[in-house]
Amino acid sequence: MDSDSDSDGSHISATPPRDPFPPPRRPPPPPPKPPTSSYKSKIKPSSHSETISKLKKPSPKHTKPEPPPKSIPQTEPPPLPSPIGTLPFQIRRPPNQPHPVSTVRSLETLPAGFFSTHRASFSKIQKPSLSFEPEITPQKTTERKISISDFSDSSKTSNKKLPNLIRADAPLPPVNLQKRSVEGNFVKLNINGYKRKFTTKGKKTNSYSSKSKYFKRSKRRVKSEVNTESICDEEGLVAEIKQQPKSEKNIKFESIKAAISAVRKEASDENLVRLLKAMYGYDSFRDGQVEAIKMVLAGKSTILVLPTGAGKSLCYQIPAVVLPGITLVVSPLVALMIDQLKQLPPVIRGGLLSSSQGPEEAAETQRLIQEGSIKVLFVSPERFLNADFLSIFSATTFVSLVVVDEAHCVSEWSHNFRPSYMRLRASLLRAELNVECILAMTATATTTTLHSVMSALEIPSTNLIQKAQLRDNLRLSVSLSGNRMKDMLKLMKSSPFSEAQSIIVYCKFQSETDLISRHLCDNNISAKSYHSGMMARDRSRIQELFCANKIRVVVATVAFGMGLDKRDVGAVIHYSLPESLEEYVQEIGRGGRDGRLSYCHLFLDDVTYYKLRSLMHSDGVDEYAVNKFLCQVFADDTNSHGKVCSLIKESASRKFDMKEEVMLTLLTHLELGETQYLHLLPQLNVTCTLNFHKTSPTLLADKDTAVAAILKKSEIKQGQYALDIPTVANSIGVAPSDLLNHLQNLKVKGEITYELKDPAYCYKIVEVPSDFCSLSALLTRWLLDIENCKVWKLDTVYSAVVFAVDACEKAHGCNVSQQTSCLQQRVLDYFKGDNNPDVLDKMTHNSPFLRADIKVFLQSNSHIKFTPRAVARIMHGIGSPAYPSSTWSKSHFWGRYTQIDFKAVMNAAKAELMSFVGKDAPLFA
Ligand SMILES: Nc1ncnc2c1ncn2[C@@H]1O[C@H](COP(=O)(O)OP(=O)(O)OP(=O)(O)O)[C@@H](O)[C@H]1O
Repeated sequence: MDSDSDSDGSHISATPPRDPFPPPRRPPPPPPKPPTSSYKSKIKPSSHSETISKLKKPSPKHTKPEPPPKSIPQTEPPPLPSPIGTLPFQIRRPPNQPHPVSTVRSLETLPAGFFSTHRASFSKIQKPSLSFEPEITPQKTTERKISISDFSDSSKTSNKKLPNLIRADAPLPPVNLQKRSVEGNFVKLNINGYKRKFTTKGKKTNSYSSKSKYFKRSKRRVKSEVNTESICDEEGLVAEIKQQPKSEKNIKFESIKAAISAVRKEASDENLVRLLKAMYGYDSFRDGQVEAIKMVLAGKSTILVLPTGAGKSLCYQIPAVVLPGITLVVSPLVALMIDQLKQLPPVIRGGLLSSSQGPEEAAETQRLIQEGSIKVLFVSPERFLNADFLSIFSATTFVSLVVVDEAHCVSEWSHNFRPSYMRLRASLLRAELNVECILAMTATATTTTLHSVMSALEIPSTNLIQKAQLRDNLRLSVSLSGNRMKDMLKLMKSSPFSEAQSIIVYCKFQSETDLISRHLCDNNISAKSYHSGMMARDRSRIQELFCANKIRVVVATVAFGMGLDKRDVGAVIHYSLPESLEEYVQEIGRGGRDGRLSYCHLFLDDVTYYKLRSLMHSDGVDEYAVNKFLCQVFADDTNSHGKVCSLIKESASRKFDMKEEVMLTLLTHLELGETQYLHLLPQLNVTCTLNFHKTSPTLLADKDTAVAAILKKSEIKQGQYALDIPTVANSIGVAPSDLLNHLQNLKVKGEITYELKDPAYCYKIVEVPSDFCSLSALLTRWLLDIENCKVWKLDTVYSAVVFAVDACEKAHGCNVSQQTSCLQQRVLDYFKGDNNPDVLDKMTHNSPFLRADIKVFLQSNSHIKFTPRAVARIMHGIGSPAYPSSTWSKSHFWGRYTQIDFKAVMNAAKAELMSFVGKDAPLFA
């Protein structure tokens, strides 16, 4: 999985919201409720030997479908989160470092609303528009000159070399040891050398010779990296200490080994500090680290909640060298895995397996695992679908520890839920890997999220190690802005931002990143954009240039930064409002990782809030659609147990008007919920077009069962055989992946050529639901809870920011540079789950024009069928698979009602559709 979760702004309407009425109060937070699902035992796909024999014995099956009844959706808010106590995270001010004081010099002037002491009310910035035409012109705002001297003094201190503020009693380690070798461990060569390394087919690659080849290459590339040698031991540890005499290297390796055996004998504080010093050169542990390491070494599953940059990685790296087996680290993004692999200390050999690798790369890594050369293995959660992967582990190649990095992704109540993370259940990990100890790590989890992660991973509440989720060296500030581009330029040209060595600017939409970076370049600030729409190669190039201080500013979407450990990021600017406080904390957490002050400024504007508010509804589904989806998943068939089926992503997504990610969420729930209805298989391209070359098809079919089945089950289109892989696989009782392997063999023999298309979710049916209606009601309610939770998270971050620009000044007399403590308190309260203040609801719930506009819209599109949700999405300017923005953004009504609550628009649309088509007529396609 190489997915990034930034969104492309192209589908968002430029139409400004209209008709903002004074914001009413909203009922307390939503309500996220912990999931009730539990993981059930799995069916393992057939082994390879079984497959070979099955390919010779066809056993076709055919059954008829039966459509289930339909029902009406119901909604109910999830319950409130319950609090868990947290320990404060101490960041000490170094001696001689002055407190930031408010006035030293006045440098720049800024427009009104920017650090203003007379802040305009939010709604005043946005003029209500009653026009039916989209307004694309930028909003106007009055400019007022004000001083931003508040920041200037502290900036002076920020450029000085300071001790590590994360823990003042832990001084910065010696530079040569602390600076991680980018090319440091063996597996790095897998990343950089994959292509060349695996071209020699069939030749068994020796890890050490590969390594020397790699170093030859890297020597050419990086001149400074000379004299690189390595020492390896029988346990898979490797010492590569660059630019040091051999004797020193031996001494270091020996001292690490001695420290490891001391910890194995007794995991005392003293022995652990000795190992820390030997491996990393650090003198002491930071808050929370030693507790976590001790818990893991004692075999206790643990959840570790430390702020960004607090040093969570070390908490699995040290156990990894002490424990006998492999440490498996599950990460949500390939880019993150690569970064983490690069950051492993030279003594640890790492490896990586992800769905974005080719089969040869994966096979080579698997071989290295089996020969015991890999100590820490990074995997994507999708790996757990792969029977080949699970079969690597045995009595000799065993897993000692599973680390779930970014563990909040396990919970649907987090800001970054990944359906594939649902697979990470303690019961599954135990069943498949025979592993007892799990370490879950996150920097951004609310109490509700923590509860659901702990329940999925079966971590007792006594094993929670939690420190406050914000570092004190981040200076937080926010301002309203009517012209963010102009205000940001002014900000960057004034102290302390003008002095920051490296800056990250976060935007919401890909299109914005290019626009802003160009604007900065035009103004002599070296900047590059970064988003998930770019080629992976370009992205890593930009990250490298940024880390090497060759680019000063990276203008990025959320895709940049997770795991980024550049120590001297002096400022993080939010050009757009983040979607949640978790996202905000994660992004500002890229700043000040060297412990120095880092300045984090957020620009608040109306338009972004409304766009994001609309986007929060882009994953929503209706019960009737879920019902239709279930009918297709179970092939309308009551007698299909054991049948392998597929769902072509693109066509199904359009048919049910559901995003692919939402379909995967539903399928995963059907596998891991209270009843196991299906077993997910790896995703495949399922439509195959095939040509025979050497032997005639009928002659080949006499010898080959698979070919016989292909002839039976395929259609001939333009001289080619067109077939559905799962259909043919079912007819001969093999797994689709085994049939594909067989086709590949025939291709190698020159018998056939074929092409595959249509990426699909594949699954084996375990049990057909007896009551489709109640199951679709349950699933819809669950998805609706998730949708509500997202809306609540956005409203919460919005409320916190509005509080900082407005209320905190009035209540506490804060000026801009003093916003830090107020904002920090809001964030900490949010994570702790207590004192959550009322969340502002800025949305309007009605408009005198809404029904009339919907009526005109329906009349002018009377040839097309709509659902209330589809109409509401168009009125909110959100594209969906069945109503894409490429078509619908041309509509006069696209994004006209972003200020009216989505549900209110849906209700109005429902009422209009009822009167438009008549009560008895069907509303939906
Ligand atoms: N005890 C320590 N003393 C000094 N530096 C440390 C210590 N532990 C970790 N570090 C350093 O802190 C930096 C951040 O560590 P790491 O990347 O593990 O943070 P993290 O908690 O995983 O952050 P994020 O959640 O943002 O990825 C690294 O450069 C690491 O070497």
